Amino acid sequence: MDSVISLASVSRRYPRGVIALRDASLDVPPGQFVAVMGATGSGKSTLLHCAAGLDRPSGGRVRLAGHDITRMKEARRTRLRRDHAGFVFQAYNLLSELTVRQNVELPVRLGGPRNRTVDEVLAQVGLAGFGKRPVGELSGGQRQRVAIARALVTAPAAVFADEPTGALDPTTGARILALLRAAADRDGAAVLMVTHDPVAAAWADRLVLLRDGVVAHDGPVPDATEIADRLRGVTAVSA
Ligand SMILES: Nc1ncnc2c1ncn2[C@@H]1O[C@H](COP(=O)(O)OP(=O)(O)OP(=O)(O)O)[C@@H](O)[C@H]1O
Repeated sequence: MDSVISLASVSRRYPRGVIALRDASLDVPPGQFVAVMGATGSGKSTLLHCAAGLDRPSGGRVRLAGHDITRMKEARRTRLRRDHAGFVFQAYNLLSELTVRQNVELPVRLGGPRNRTVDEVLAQVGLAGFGKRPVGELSGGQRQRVAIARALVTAPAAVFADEPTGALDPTTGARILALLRAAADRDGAAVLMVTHDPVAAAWADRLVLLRDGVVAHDGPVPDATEIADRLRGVTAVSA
């Protein structure tokens, strides 16, 4: 089956000569959960932003859900993201004065496809009955589950997560990772997650390690201890 997320020789240069990503290639098929790790500044967020169409590469080609978004105009890219991508970021990006239901419905109100009902996705993340609660009253873990429900309401082909468990305790974090795992296994989404945490990465199928903007490793996920060892390897070389 065709990849949902596809980067071919992607590079990203910032002004003043910083090369955040060099010749990075990555193809993620439906139902695969990929963890991206690497030292601070190694290019993880840049890779995720380029893959999701939030940033434009300086070179190479990016496809999302079968569409070449490399040079697509911003308005079309926005529509494509809305229709095919879900986002779960560390800072939740929820509107705290709105209710849980209003937050989850947001992508649909902005014109995204109503592929699943709000009740269905709230039940999936364990928040059935929370619809009327203002998001501002919820705990961090509950907010992140609202963010996941919002990401899944359009049944996106791709889910992008940037440090989704960074602000959570291990037990709450595990619950979030199980939901991302289910998005791949149950819903068939391609999931791309940036994390610093080897325990979080161990939930994925595949591990990509970045070193100075280069893909230094791409393979099946070993256990958390071996991930930590490999990470020390790439971090030590770049330090
Ligand atoms: N808007 C920007 N302008 C200039 N340089 C940038 C910009 N964004 C990122 N960079 C640089 O690009 C490199 C990669 O940054 P990126 O945020 O992708 O790394 P990261 O691995 O996600 O880091 P972290 O783990 O700290 O979030 C860094 O050297 C960073 O300073």
